Amino acid sequence: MLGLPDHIRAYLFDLDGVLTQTAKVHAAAWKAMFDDFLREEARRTGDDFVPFDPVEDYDRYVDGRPRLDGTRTFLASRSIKLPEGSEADPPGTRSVYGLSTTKNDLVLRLIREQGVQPYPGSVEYLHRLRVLGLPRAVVSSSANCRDVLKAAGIDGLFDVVIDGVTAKREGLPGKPAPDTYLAAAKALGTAPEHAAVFEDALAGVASGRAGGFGTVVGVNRTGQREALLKNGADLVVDDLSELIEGAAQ
Ligand SMILES: O=P(O)(O)OC[C@H]1O[C@@H](O)[C@H](O)[C@@H](O)[C@@H]1O
Repeated sequence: MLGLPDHIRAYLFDLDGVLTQTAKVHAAAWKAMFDDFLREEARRTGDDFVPFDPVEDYDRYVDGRPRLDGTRTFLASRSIKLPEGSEADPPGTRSVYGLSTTKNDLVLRLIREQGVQPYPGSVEYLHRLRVLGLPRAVVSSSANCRDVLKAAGIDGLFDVVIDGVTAKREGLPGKPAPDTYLAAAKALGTAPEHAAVFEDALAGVASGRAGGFGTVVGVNRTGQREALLKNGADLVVDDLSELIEGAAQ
């Protein structure tokens, strides 16, 4: 249905970069936070300052993963060990929680200042699914998911939302593990092989593949078609409008 094989009966969407233009907001916030931190580390250790690459580092270590995992995975890529700290750590604390809180404060500020724009092709696709009575879920690692859906004006379009808050409450491992997508399929009463996953992140398509989903649609917003296919996408589109055009033929 709608550009996908007939056995697909449920539609599971990542949020940032698939439905809303917020992947770039996250990438900018990660870069600002890590560059401050890395500059300070270089001063402390006398090593060279090597900035966070908002494309390479973001795609490989951060994109799609829950916030704390993103911080941990990037630090590990630079062989930097920090204390975990705790939720009470104020922004600026030299700990995994402290850096993550700094990054979240930046994201929230950028979202407040710039608002949230949905991708028109995604909104159109969602409306068509709704008209056809096909079940839809959002599956996001973000703890800010519900606020972002609301700010984008698309919060009423889903039967189920599994986000960073749900995952924490229910102890679900984050992407690239398949658990959050599996929870969404279950909540919609659909077997994974009859559900499609829509993802722009490498960790996200990997979770679609790991969960045995019927189709994993890679959404290529940043020129990473090959990497999406390699990590788990069955097909790749630049925008969801391509699936609507395909369906109309
Ligand atoms: O920090 P949040 O809003 O809980 O989001 C966690 C992650 O959510 C993902 O959707 C984004 O791709 C990541 O960049 C982001 O870090």
